[in-house]
Amino acid sequence: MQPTDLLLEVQDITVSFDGFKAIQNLSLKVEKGSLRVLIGPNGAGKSTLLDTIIGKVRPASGDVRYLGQSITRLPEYRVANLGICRKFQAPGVLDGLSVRENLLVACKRSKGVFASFKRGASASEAGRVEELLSLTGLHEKAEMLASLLAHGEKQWLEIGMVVASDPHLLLLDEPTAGMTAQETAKTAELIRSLVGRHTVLVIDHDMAFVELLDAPITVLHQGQVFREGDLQTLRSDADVMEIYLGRPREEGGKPHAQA
Ligand SMILES: Nc1ncnc2c1ncn2[C@@H]1O[C@H](COP(=O)(O)OP(=O)(O)OP(=O)(O)O)[C@@H](O)[C@H]1O
Repeated sequence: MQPTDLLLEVQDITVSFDGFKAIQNLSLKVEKGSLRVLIGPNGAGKSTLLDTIIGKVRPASGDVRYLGQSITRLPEYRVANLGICRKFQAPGVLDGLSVRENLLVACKRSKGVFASFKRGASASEAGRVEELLSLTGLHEKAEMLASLLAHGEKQWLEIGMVVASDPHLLLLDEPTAGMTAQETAKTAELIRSLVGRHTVLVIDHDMAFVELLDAPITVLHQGQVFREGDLQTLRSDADVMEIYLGRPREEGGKPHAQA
């Protein structure tokens, strides 16, 4: 990877909570316009890593660099202003507004406080809302109240709202939690369509979803990078099977089951 291709570089960070090291000497490089998946057992440090990237948690040591600049000591709002955006598990849509209105609010918010006070949509905002409706596959539900959307649709709307701010780096924490298999497949498609224009880092436990994302995977364990590779390679790695699925190896080192 050329240094100019690098968007995010986590350099040797350690994060402690009252002496407990949730992350230990962790390093990670993420290329511009790429998709990366983070997996690992409960408590591996995945959420803490995202918290550290967005400036919510300060590492005891190490550095988080974005486009070559250290962002480790920046407050959360300054990190967000650089185009690093995190979507949490719970959807944050405004239930009393339609899908279209939610997307419009998100477009206005991204332009700052003054744009938010202007009623109605400018031509460019209306165009952007149309693009986001297409991206999220919610065109047919554009006038529906967000409260009436199915769980998966709400998640897509929220992804659309996050994308409205045109983030460079999008951090998604378990975007398919609670989704049906069909919704999960559509979410994978949506996320894949973001790659290139955006860089996306996804945490998820659902291996069917991870498979559909078809992207390089970083496995975290006990606050450290345990392995990096594609799903096929990781599935045939007995140590990954053991830590990730909590399954002991069979005699001869073969895992009991595939993820
Ligand atoms: N604010 C905190 N105070 C104390 N310990 C914390 C705090 N946040 C996280 N931890 C601990 O740090 C470790 C890593 O937690 P983290 O939530 O990052 O793991 P995770 O990989 O995201 O797990 P999960 O998949 O269950 O969400 C865990 O042992 C957790 O209990």
